[in-house]
Amino acid sequence: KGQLDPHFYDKVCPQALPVIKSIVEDAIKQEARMGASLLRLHFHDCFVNGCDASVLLDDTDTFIGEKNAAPNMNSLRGFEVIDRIKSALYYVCRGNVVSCADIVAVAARDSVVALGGPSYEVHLGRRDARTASQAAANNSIPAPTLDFSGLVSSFVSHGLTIQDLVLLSGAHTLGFARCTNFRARLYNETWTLEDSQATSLKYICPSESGDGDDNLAQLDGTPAKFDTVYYDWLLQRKGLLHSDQQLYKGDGSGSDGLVKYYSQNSKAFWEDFGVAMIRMGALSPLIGTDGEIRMDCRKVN
Ligand code: HEM
Ligand SMILES: [Ca+2]
Repeated sequence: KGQLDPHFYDKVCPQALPVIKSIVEDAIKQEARMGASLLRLHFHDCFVNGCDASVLLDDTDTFIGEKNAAPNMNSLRGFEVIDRIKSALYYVCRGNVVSCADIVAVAARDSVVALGGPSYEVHLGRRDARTASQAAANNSIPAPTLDFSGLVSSFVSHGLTIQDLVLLSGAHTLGFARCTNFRARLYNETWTLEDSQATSLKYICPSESGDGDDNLAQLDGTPAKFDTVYYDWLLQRKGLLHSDQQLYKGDGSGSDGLVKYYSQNSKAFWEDFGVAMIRMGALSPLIGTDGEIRMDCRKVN
């Protein structure tokens, strides 16, 4: 059984990484949020049967894929950017060399860097799944309604730790969430939500279900900048999702200490976030001769 390797494409396609980087930078220049969306795409891939680009597969006659699973439908973004990278690499590498799963992993890292976050070496050599399962996506991606213990169970079931949970949730320093994902927190657990944050969120997200369901709110104060404001917000009880605020309850329990630590120590967050991303990126990858290198990231060969 082989292993992922940061230098996997050094010989077979030395231009692969710079090309991915430049297309990601372009996309983020068009729309900063795309960086957030690409980062999330990698998470939703890795948590469902490992980082195998299963998330990119369209539904077919033989399987229903992940795109319309509850956590993904009307929510996941960035598929066109991945397609653009795939075509560019076919040309640049003179053939079908770079897997869709590796493209997603590198695009996530390049997004973090483009928005001011830390760089880290992406380990490569993942291969692409030949199938996908909507049920697996529904079962494997943690819901924003989970309590601390549910979040921990989800991460532990993937071989990750409480520290990984706190670090990787730090990705919510980027991007947005829809009203439908924070309405219950906003109206039913007001005592855990800071007053001015609650007031402004109520303009964005009406109490009636169906009303403004897709309206967007920022996950932290600086959604286009990778920083520690997400953790600051948790300390101020401004966490947008129920699952966010569960990481800091203010009574010293759970991961309160870690949230405080990273909010005050951006250098540690920078270093540890990269390590956690490499750990998430190594979740049961297909390697060697398993799976395939997909020609079209949306379809099995
Ligand atoms: C800990 C459990 C997690 C839960 C419950 C969770 C849940 C969510 C939800 C509900 C949204 C908003 C989706 C929408 O409203 O359409 C969201 C957005 C986002 N999530 Fe997570 N998430 C978690 C962990 C992560 C991790 C580990 C990452 C990446 C490493 C991540 C990256 C993001 C990003 C960047 C966005 C914003 C996407 C955009 O603006 O397009 N999340 N998350
Ligand atoms: Ca997957």
